[in-house]
Amino acid sequence: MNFYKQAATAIDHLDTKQGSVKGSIAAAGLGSGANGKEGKRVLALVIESLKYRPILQPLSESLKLLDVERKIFPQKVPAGAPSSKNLLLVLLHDLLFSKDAKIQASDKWPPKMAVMRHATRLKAELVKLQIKKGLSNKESFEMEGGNIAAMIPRYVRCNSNVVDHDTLIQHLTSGPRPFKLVDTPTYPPEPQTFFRDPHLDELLVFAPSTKFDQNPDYANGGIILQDKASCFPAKVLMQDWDGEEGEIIDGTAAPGNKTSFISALMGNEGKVHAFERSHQRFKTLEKMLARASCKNVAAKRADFLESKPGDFAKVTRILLDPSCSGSGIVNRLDYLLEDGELVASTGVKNNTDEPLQLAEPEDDDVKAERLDKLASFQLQMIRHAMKFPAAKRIVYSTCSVYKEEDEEVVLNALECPEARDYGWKLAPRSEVLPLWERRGIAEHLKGDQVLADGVIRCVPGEDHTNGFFVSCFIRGEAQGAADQKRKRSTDEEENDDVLSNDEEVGVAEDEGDGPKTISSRKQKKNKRKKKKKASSVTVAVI
Ligand SMILES: C[S@@+](CC[C@H](N)C(=O)[O-])C[C@H]1O[C@@H](n2cnc3c(N)ncnc32)[C@H](O)[C@@H]1O
Repeated sequence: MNFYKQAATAIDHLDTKQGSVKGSIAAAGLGSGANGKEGKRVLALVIESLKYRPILQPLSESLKLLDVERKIFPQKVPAGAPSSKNLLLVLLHDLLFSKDAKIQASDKWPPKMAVMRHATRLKAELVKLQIKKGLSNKESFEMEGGNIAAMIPRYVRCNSNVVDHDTLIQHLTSGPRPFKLVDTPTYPPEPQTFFRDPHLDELLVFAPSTKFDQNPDYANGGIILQDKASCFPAKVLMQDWDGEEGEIIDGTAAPGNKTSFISALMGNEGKVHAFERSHQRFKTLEKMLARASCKNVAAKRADFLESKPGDFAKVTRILLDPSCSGSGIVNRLDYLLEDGELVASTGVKNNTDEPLQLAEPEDDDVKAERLDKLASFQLQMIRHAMKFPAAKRIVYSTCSVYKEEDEEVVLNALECPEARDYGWKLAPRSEVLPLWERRGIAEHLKGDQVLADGVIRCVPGEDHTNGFFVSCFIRGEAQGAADQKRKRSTDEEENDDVLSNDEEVGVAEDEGDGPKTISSRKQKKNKRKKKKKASSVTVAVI
């Protein structure tokens, strides 16, 4: 199968929601997958064609190309062949939007001949459309049609493990194609300009289509392409870090963008324990950490829920950015590329370990069930983190905009027994990027405006980022295990209802120094009851 047929087959695969982008590349007959040379080439064509599909498809329809050339692009294609619609799409992309404005195939290949018969008209129609829309160049079509994704700036995080901020700016503003550093933020930034992010010192903000794949600082890990919102959790976690306090856990680390930011915020010193459960994603994590020159990260392929809190007595801060629905991610097309190694032309990380599919409406019941499962897993992660004996700060984040995974998880976490036993509460706004205007939604937090102010939301299309949510749990003093046990047994005497609630939620057994599990607490309660019964019997006998 040739290159165009492979790309069209991959798009068919994505259109019919048959699986992940990697699966789509495999379906296109590329044995080496998306990481091989051919795979990368096909993947790039798939993404670029999808970006311009809102222009290319109507253009082709206005010229009735599928109809006029139906012999070459039949409605019904033989089994295993790509659909005519998507074959035409990728060919039109290369003719009208590729660098060389050429279809890279033999002039005698019938599909190319068919498209070339209409090339002059197609180009003329595109110019007309460009003028009508007042666009300065045809690449601006990418921004058309309320394409929120294409309006999100390209955020460059300066990785201080490799290069310092001033040196990076000096590199960027010199060389053969220098960028111009401007003082005033404008959204989206003008091409070939950039400005300092108004909220995060480590970030520089560029025009959305800026490419860094040829940039030497990108190649050596000095530049990390990371959506602004995705930088918030590490920043909140590491607020007022003095280097002496203790160690850090990143409970859900791959692909490692937040881990490497934490590492840099620690000056590449101290220790970060990075957990990643998935075998495949762990490999990506290792590569990303090496590329970002993280020397203070101990990565483990392990399930955070199975970690024993008592084994991490020095850990004072924990980041949890668990799997979520990814409903906040709008630049789905760039996101197709974001898979560890393939980050060159992307601005946002892959923030879900779900197989990647093009967004399509989901049945309400299916969605509710999926969110329910995700939310209980997310809560379980927070409850586990709350048991770490020296922990005093837990940051919980998602790239979801659904209340079920955001405020409601926070509320449930605040009401869980671990929060009560260990004295966890929500950090106030002053500790959670106070200058970020958009906060949580009080309505989802039982109307509590103070709680809502303590968390952060990002809304795609309005905040120049993907959709995101960040919260931070704190406790004043890390209490000793003995204190906690004493407190717990007092509470147990007082509150039977909480135990039955715990049963419903279900917490994993833990054999560490943290609080005893619900089942062992229940056993204790039963023992106490038996003891009481026994003593009353004894009294009666006497
Ligand atoms: C949303 S992604 C994390 C993204 C990462 N924080 C970053 O910024 O690059 C969630 C990750 O957590 C991992 N994960 C989910 N449950 C886990 C668990 N119980 N223990 C460890 N890793 C887990 C998933 O495999 C996935 O790689």
